[in-house]
Amino acid sequence: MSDTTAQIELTRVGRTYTRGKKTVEALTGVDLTIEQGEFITLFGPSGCGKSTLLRLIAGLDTQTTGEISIFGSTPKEASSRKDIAWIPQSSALLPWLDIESNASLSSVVNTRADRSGATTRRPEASVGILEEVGLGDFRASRPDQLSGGMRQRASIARGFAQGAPLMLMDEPFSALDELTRDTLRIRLLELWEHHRKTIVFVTHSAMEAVLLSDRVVVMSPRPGRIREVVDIDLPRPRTWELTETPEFTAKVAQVKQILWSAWEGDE
Ligand SMILES: Nc1ncnc2c1ncn2[C@@H]1O[C@H](COP(=O)(O)OP(=O)(O)OP(=O)(O)O)[C@@H](O)[C@H]1O
Repeated sequence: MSDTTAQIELTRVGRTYTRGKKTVEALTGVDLTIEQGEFITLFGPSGCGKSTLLRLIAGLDTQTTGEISIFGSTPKEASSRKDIAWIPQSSALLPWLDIESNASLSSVVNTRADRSGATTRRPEASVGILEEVGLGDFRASRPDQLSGGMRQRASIARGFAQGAPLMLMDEPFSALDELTRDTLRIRLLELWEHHRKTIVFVTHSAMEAVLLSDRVVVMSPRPGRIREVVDIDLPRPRTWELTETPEFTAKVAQVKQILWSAWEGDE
């Protein structure tokens, strides 16, 4: 039965890739509902279908079986309405534009879409969001004048500035050093607390999944599927101090344990 309060609803979703005579069942039987304003993480080992699932939700690929509803529409319709912001692994900023122009790019794109008659989202003030991510003094800098962490902060600011209610993040911190990663995790939490977007986030890190999420979707490979969805009932707002508590350590251990038991079951 359909959940009328859910923003995103996946029902028996599967994706099989075929190349010549070879088929890969990248995902099978995925049932998942995601509520408005939720922070949900897809966690699992390489090849379990995390990116495939995120691309299906984004409308960048199409499932071979099952249904996906995003605000009552197909992912492609939601995407063309600018309801979805995509934050990639590397910052993907335009090198010839300064940081402020990069962050406000979506308003330019949305204005063009308006002229073609499409209904679009109202972008948020990019200057304020750049301040929030600590880049207020670097608005006039070009991407090559910033560090990797600063570029990724600008990329996240651009995602929030789009005004899309759903943000999809595919391992956005994986190319950064550990110290920068830790700082950005907390920055992202602060932004999310303030703007309350629905976020679907992909990670290989159990610690990152537990720190950020309301729920962690633990996945396993061959074929890619959901093993278990774990509620992270730790208090918010979350700060770095939380990671030093026994409750946090226990949640990380619980999430890892589900992953290991899934692997043992596969062998
Ligand atoms: N375009 C494609 N053609 C064929 N097979 C694919 C394609 N994309 C993904 N796959 C296969 O589907 C499975 C799931 O891949 P996917 O990239 O979704 O996993 P992942 O969990 O995101 O992995 P990683 O953490 O390494 O990024 C893998 O076996 C992969 O080889």
